[in-house]
Amino acid sequence: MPGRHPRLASFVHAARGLAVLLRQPNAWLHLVAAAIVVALAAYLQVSPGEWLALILAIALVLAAEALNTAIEHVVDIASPEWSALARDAKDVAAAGVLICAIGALGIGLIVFVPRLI
Ligand SMILES: Nc1ncnc2c1ncn2[C@@H]1O[C@H](COP(=O)(O)OP(=O)(O)OP(=O)(O)O)[C@@H](O)[C@H]1O
Repeated sequence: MPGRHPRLASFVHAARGLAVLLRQPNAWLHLVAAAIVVALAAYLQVSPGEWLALILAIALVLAAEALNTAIEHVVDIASPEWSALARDAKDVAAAGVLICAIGALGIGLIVFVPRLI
């Protein structure tokens, strides 16, 4: 970007990427889930270690969703026609989000279930 400091430009591009990500319905689903987790953790006054685990889980899922979205876009550019490799690339990227979401669910259960029963 001409006339702009390269470091600042990187942040501006990343912020635009965030806006693109927020156009994905799945990203909103993850954000709503994250907001519920943060509200519940604050209400239940979880420990600093538990906050650490919850924040890492939330960041991991959102980052996985961002990479999944980027891979979908790249695959659509590289292979607009049907291709077994394109299908595998998208499905494996989606599996990455699923793995992170299952891990986050496990963390949520470990932190919250003992407090709620
Ligand atoms: N070019 C392609 N060739 C073969 N299969 C494809 C191709 N594009 C998509 N698919 C298959 O269709 C599925 C859905 O693809 P699509 O591009 O609609 O992403 P999506 O899963 O709907 O993305 P999201 O729901 O996260 O926005 C993929 O997971 C893949 O299995």
